[in-house]
Amino acid sequence: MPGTFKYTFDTPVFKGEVEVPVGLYINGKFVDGSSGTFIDVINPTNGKTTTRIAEGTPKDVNLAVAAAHKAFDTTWGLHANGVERSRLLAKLADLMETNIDTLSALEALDNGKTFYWAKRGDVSHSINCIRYYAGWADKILGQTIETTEAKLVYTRHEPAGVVGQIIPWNFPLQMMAWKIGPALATGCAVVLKPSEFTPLTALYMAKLIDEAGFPAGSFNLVNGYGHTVGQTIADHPDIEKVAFTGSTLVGRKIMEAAAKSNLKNVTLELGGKSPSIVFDDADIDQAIKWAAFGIYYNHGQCCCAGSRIFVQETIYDEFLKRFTEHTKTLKVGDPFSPETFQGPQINQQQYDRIMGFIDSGKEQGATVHFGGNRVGTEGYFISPTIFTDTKPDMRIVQEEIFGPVCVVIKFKDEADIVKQANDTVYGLAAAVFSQNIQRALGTAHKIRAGTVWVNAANMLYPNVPFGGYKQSGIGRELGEYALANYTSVKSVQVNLDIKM
Ligand SMILES: NC(=O)c1ccc[n+]([C@@H]2O[C@H](COP(=O)([O-])OP(=O)(O)OC[C@H]3O[C@@H](n4cnc5c(N)ncnc54)[C@H](O)[C@@H]3O)[C@@H](O)[C@H]2O)c1
Repeated sequence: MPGTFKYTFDTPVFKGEVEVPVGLYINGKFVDGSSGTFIDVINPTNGKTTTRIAEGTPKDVNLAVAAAHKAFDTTWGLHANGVERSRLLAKLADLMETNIDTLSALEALDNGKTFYWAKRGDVSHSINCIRYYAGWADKILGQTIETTEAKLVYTRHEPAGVVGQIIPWNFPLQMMAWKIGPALATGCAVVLKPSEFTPLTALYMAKLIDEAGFPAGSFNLVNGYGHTVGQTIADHPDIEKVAFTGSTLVGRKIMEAAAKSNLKNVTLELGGKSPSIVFDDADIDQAIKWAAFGIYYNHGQCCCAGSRIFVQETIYDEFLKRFTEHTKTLKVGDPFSPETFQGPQINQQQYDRIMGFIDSGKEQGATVHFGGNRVGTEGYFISPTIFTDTKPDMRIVQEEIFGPVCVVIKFKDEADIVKQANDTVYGLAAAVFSQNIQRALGTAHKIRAGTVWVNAANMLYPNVPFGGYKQSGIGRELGEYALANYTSVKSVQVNLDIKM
């Protein structure tokens, strides 16, 4: 029997003991990994090992896929009706709500995000997401279609089958909820791989899924590294669909593996380089706060981070001055301190990557207007950072940094900003700030991105679709749109009186 990880939180915002299983969850049981090897889970505030979890291998993926198929063919899939799936998901949402502080504390410990935002953002949103898809489970409807001949034709939206789901470390619980919510609502059986950097909330969720009473094999979790467990999922001949959130680089590998194996269906949620656009008629106080939230929320580790801030030239100097003053007030530090806005970056690799981008900005001639330095002496803390004097082809303007680093750039008018904003291979999100509705919406419609916020940033809702244009991804998650990722449409044609 695999062990558990026990941790006592004694923080200003949460006190209590938490116990998390550290094995794999296959066929309704927590089990050891077949290799007997482990992965260290590192605390990003100090670089020390928090605990270690069982490392899954391709063999464990095969076991999980077999268990998922068995469930799909006997107790889940077409064998569990929508009312039952809805009841189980609603129960899971209730269990998550009962454990909201525990999940928030684990998320903060594992990822370094603040307890405050973990609870208000990640965990609350995840509960709402699971509850939202509980509502859909008994409303998966087909159509009846009239034809030219006397037939009864109808469609059935059947569960896609066994699905593989691979998720990143920046929003560990939310990404899990976005994936398993629609998959379990439609009756798919799941094999999920959390990020090797942040497995703790997914493991705790496996415990809650077990407690909710989902049939054995309907949900399976295999911890592990991307190039082993992740790649085996993408390559697997018996997985019907793979849903991936992560970097564009790995997204390409997933698609290639899907094409080379069994042509499995693919959904990709990838990177971004989203613009925040501030027109001269914006409510400037609000635009400053939202644009800062757009880039610095979750330490800049958001796929939709507003990392390119474009300001109309007539208000550029005033905006920059006040945006910088606001940036200085954002406290970087302990995720469990109530005053903290920004915790550490996830790991040494990301820390080095971000500092590398800051160096490249300097080398290519941009000005570090604020920040650009490490905060403290241990862990992976980086100051919120503002670059000015950039050129369109600089790496810090074109590439996803995935840290608290923005570029503030001037624009002239509507035509200029549409051109500059769309000058990117990505197209995940954008924010437009203006009090002139024609100007705001006119611009919003011309931006090539899956989400455009008007006078806001980084707001997501379970019933609103999310996903990318261009190299930011394929398909949509959340909302009714996500159901299409997990259903196969079958048309049934009944001959009423056509004679051969
Ligand atoms: N569009 C979105 O909705 C969204 C949301 C969150 C994060 N992201 C993106 O995710 C990235 C950051 O996350 P990350 O560093 O964890 O990304 P990553 O691509 O390195 O890893 C994501 C997941 O894929 C796995 N993986 C790695 N190599 C693999 C392979 N060869 N085959 C299969 N799986 C593999 C990892 O283990 C992890 O679980 C950023 O680029 C960010 O923009 C996108």
